[in-house]
Amino acid sequence: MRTLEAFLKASEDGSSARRHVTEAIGQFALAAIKVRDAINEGALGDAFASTLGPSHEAGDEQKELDVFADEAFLAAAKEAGIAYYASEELEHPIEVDPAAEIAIAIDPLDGSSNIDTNASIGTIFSILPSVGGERETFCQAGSRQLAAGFFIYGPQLALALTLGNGTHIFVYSRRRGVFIEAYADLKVPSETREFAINISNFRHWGAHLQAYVEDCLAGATGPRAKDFNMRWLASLVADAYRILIRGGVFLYPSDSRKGYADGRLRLVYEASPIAFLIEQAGGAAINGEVRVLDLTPESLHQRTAFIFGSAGEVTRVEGYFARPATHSDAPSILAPSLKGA
Ligand SMILES: O=P(O)(O)OC[C@H]1O[C@](O)(COP(=O)(O)O)[C@@H](O)[C@@H]1O
Ligand SMILES: [Mg+2]
Ligand SMILES: [Mg+2]
Repeated sequence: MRTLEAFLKASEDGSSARRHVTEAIGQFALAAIKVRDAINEGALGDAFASTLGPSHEAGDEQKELDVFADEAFLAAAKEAGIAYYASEELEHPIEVDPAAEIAIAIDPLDGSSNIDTNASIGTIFSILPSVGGERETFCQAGSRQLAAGFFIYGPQLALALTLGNGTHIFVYSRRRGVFIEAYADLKVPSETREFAINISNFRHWGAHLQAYVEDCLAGATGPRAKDFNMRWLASLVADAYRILIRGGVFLYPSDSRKGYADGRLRLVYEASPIAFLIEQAGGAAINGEVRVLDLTPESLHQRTAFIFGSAGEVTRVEGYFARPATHSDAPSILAPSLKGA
């Protein structure tokens, strides 16, 4: 079985941009081992789950582990020769070497609300070509990414990776001290009976999404004519990993809560890299109407509604968004008062 190192070596194409990309991924793998070691200490180690306050004006509450992971991946990125480093934890990108060919956008610690619950969390990264200034570089559509991936710190430390030629999963072997390819060119099944959504927000959603979820909940006797299972890990990397392995659909929609007009997830360093991985595995990723990889960001920390997973199911969700806003024909389970509204 191939090691990550052998995989990266085999994917060299003679260009210096690709060499910098593979160098960055190699360095990130070392940083991920450090972050995993810190996570493994849990409550025995430093107070990693303690809250520090918002990271910056556009930022969410920051935990100590967010900062630790950010510092570890910034140091790794600097080793690799990059132009800019943009992070969820920093208001503005850091300029490292503007003459370099690649730039990194990163969510150093995804799923922060799970740190002290001993559930899976991760690091999501996007590698873009540097095309001039910081703004031009990070405001490129996701389809311009050179590579994307995420590490998941779960029962296994694993890396889901694409260089634009399929999606591969590498699992870290403690015994051998290296990442080893566990799934080569994996494919997300196009059909599914599993959806992932934070259903506690049902009352805040638009009618299209309520109709979709109600139809799933109606099961075998409803319009979908099959029973569905539901999962919500509140950790994008963990939900994405499950979907890569066995299919499913993930939905973090826009809703009517204050600050959720464009959903919760960030386009540049959460949705775009996950969309790249999912598409490279034969799945689909949209914001409701448009392919996520076609969205051109207007700012680094911009949010987007995000729906991804099994291609057939994503197309079906898209159909609900495209039709006139009526509620499901199925007997209403969650919002009887909305029936016939
Ligand atoms: O708590 P909610 O609203 O269900 O949101 C969960 C989502 O928020 C996130 O935790 C956001 O990521 P961060 O932890 O990096 O802020 C995702 O991992 C997850 O899918
Ligand atoms: Mg995140
Ligand atoms: Mg984060």
